[in-house]
Amino acid sequence: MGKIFYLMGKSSSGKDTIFKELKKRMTFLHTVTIYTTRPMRERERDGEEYFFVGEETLENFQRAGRVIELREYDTVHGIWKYFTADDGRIRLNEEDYLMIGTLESYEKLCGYFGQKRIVPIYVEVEDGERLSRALMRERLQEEPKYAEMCRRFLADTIDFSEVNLKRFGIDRRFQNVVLEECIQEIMLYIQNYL
Ligand SMILES: Nc1ncnc2c1ncn2[C@@H]1O[C@H](COP(=O)(O)OP(=O)(O)OP(=O)(O)O)[C@@H](O)[C@H]1O
Repeated sequence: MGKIFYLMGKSSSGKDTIFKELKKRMTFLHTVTIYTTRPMRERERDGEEYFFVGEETLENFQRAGRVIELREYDTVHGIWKYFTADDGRIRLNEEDYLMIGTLESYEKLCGYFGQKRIVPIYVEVEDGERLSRALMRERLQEEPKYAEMCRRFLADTIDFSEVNLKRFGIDRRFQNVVLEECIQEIMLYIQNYL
């Protein structure tokens, strides 16, 4: 029976960096491409970043009860939806997966596949250090969005509150102080499951 190793953490905790490294190093872990109804951008390729679909595809998945989790964003271009679908590509009986997401989507996955199949990997960084990494990252952007950075920092405090972490049974934490050490620790943890 396969597992889904589900990476989570507050903004700038290093999830994305760790996800990319784990993908490179643990090539037996499969990933899941999620769907979006937003239009494809230049240089994007269908099935790479996302599967780009229309509302009717989403509705078909919904009718079949195959939408695992769905988020909607009210943008200046209209409502864009992002969702994970049980489209036949997730073969948990045969394979193990690595995914990245929010606490909310983790809960949805547990509801759909059963909690035993989903292994949370919660990455943590001391708040001051995390804010400093966020600021450094933002400064490198062509158009830094500091207000949005602050909004996310504050929103995460609520989303990943101790109460919520406890509610979802997340007790194991991986401190991302020295990146390589953190990656090694997570790899060992995953290997022990397999
Ligand atoms: N151990 C580390 N030490 C120093 N910098 C780090 C470390 N881990 C990651 N970083 C840097 O911190 C920044 C945030 O990392 P990353 O983008 O992976 O975080 P994230 O959790 O995916 O953030 P978000 O959810 O906001 O996209 C990046 O600039 C990354 O290079």
